[in-house]
Amino acid sequence: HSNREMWFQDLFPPNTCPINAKTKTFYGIMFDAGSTGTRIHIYTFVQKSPEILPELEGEIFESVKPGLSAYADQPEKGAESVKRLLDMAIDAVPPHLWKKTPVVLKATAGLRLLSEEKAQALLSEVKEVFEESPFLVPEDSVSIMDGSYEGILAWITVNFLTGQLSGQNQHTVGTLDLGGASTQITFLPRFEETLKESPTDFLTSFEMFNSTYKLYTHSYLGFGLKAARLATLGALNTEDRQMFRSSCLPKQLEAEWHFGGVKYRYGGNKEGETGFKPCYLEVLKVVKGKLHQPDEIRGSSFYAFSYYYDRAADTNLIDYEQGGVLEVRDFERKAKEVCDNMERFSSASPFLCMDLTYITALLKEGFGFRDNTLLQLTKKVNNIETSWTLGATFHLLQSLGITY
Ligand SMILES: O=c1ccn([C@@H]2O[C@H](COP(=O)(O)OP(=O)(O)O)[C@@H](O)[C@H]2O)c(=O)[nH]1
Ligand SMILES: [Ca+2]
Repeated sequence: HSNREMWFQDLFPPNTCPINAKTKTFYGIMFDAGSTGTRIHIYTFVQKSPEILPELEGEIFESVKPGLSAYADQPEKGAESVKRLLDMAIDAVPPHLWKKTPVVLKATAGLRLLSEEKAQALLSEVKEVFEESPFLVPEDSVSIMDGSYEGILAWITVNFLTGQLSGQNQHTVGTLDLGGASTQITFLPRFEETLKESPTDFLTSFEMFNSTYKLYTHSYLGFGLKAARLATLGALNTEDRQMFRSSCLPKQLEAEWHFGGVKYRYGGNKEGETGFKPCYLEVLKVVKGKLHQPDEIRGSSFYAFSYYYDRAADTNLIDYEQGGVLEVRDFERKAKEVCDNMERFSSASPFLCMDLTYITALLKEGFGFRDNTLLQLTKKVNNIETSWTLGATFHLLQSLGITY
């Protein structure tokens, strides 16, 4: 429907268009360069009159794998993957609006983990692709995003989409994002204690829609699901390229895995133990005592997405399309079921047991959630992806003076 207004404009001269003569449509393009994939979000906004805030009308979303960091040694190829996605925007945005439509790419943990030099090479190749496009390229349009923004912007997205940032009764919800290489937790503290007891760099003030929010947020680099696999295997931060074995993997398994441009060999405990118990002990070493545990979250409910959603959907804990509400203990129950019956789940990913066990340990021992803490698993609200990219687009439009 991006062409709807155009269609009228062709039939009627600008000021005589019968429906919403002053309706203005505009676009914002935000790239999410994640550790496991690159995604484009093309947002459409409609301003019905100059006095009121524009409305978010829709989103076009597409993604490619692998992520930019997999092209650490071939930055031009990485930029090509971005270009293919950007070509979609050429089709989606009407030509007369190209010059007014900003395009921005923000990279997350995958690029944070690369050397400065390799990351910069990728970013500058992408910048070139943007410069060659017909879109508006703001200053600083291609960058690595600060981890605290990643959490804040996702929190803005979820609370905007659920209607918590407008009107009087704002009951904001906390958000949990589990990426490939990092994980974020963000919420609006209600207790003075939380403000007092949190490390200062976990608290950030953020202005949006004429309100200031003082949020608790932190991004744990290396605690994303795939980074946690490597940590569990003992393969993180080592030059060693031996075979890494784990009780969380099927006994007979021996395989290879590429992550962040590095090849790893891994396998099961051929002779030793496998199953939930030994696996949980292995995974515990990765999370125990490594994360800050704010008291006030223990009983409150959170929105959870990304790999929390994917693994819950993979194991039928939730419906893949609808999402659903779970308790923390549901992940533990499913982890036991999968880890103690690995043969039965062998057609799924060999990492399913390890992933579910890690999610369980991260929630319970990492963040300190209770067994009965409620998690609202959500991929989309009103057909818009629950991703930090929408919050980032609001922020972008605000800074460009386009709106908000
Ligand atoms: O628009 C998006 C972007 C990512 N993801 C999920 O995020 C996880 C991957 O994380 P990512 O590659 O972004 O890693 P990060 O850089 O955040 O660590 C996977 O579960 C994806 O399904 C998603 O559901 N929607
Ligand atoms: Ca992400």
